[in-house]
Amino acid sequence: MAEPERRRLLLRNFLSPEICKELAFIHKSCCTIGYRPNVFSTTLSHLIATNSPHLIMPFVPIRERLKEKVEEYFGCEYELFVEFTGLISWCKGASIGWHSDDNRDHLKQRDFSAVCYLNNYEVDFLGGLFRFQDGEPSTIAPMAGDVVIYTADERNIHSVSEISEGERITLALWFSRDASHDEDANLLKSLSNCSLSSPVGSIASCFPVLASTNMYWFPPEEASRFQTGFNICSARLCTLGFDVCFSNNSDKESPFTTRDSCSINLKVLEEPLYLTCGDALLTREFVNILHALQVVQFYCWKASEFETAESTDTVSVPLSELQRQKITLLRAVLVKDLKLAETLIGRINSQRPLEERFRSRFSDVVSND
Ligand SMILES: O=C(O)CCC(=O)C(=O)O
Ligand SMILES: [Fe+2]
Repeated sequence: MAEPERRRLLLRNFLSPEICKELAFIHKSCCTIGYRPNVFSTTLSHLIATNSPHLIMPFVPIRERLKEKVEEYFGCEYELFVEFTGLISWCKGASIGWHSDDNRDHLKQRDFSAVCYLNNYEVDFLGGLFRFQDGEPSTIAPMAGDVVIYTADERNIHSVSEISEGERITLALWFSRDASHDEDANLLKSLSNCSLSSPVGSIASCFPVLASTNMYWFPPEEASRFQTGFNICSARLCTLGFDVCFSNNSDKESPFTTRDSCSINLKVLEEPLYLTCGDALLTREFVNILHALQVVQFYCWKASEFETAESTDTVSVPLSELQRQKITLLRAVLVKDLKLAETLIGRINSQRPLEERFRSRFSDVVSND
């Protein structure tokens, strides 16, 4: 008897909890506006473009393992190429109706799909169930480490139900048998440009560089006016209990004097800054807001390890009244709607900022690295 046709497979615990957390850290440090409403994304080309190519490393073995698994399970007699790799987070209000992944002319090269779940249904988010229109498994409740692989054609019509709370994070990959759609060729090209643009070994070559301001503004339709919504980097810092304070404007006018100048002056996010936390200014300077966000997110990722480390001298100073005023003004410009930010990217179960102990330990860690 002929074997039943293979069209999909759910792989439980394909990724370790550690790698899931690492990928979630990368996404929360680097993401920009995504391709659908209430979705944020981090592509590999974006990591290169923002001078963070080292963050591609964790993806390399996963892509290889998954490609081999797909080739083996679907009995491919040809080599597959990775067509796209990206971290995607689906926030409150995001969903996708019934579709197949090759359902547009420009997507016909997609032969197989893989969706890796990086956090947990009912713990990190509510809603966001994956469903196949027919056959088994019919419903998948995402759990960190699980991966679903399926053919990208109409044999796998699927949907994702609306996320009602929290941030659902995935790593999505598509595979093609068409070598002209090999993502690696483009990535290598951008990588070689990137390594040529800053002198090897220079300190500047280590720090992230922001993409265009518009890519960090939510909702994207507000990105030309910046009158409602939030800057993603500032909002992520705010929801963790941090504000920003710029280094070089202490004796100048605030960069945000009129509403109309906001779009131009958001360039200030590319300048050196300090983090503030409650009444304290942490004395470690960051080269730009992306650098600050990456360090804070790194700390959140590794917090449990730092918890046991010996505390060192305190490294924060009290805020002056002028700094306090500037921080309030900056927050009003960069995060116009903190409630919206907390709903979309804040933590489910606990909307409170980080605790005092966490904050002071964080300041020890960032000032001694
Ligand atoms: O995140 C998921 O579970 C699936 C996403 C999806 O169907 C897509 O991006 O095409
Ligand atoms: Fe899909």
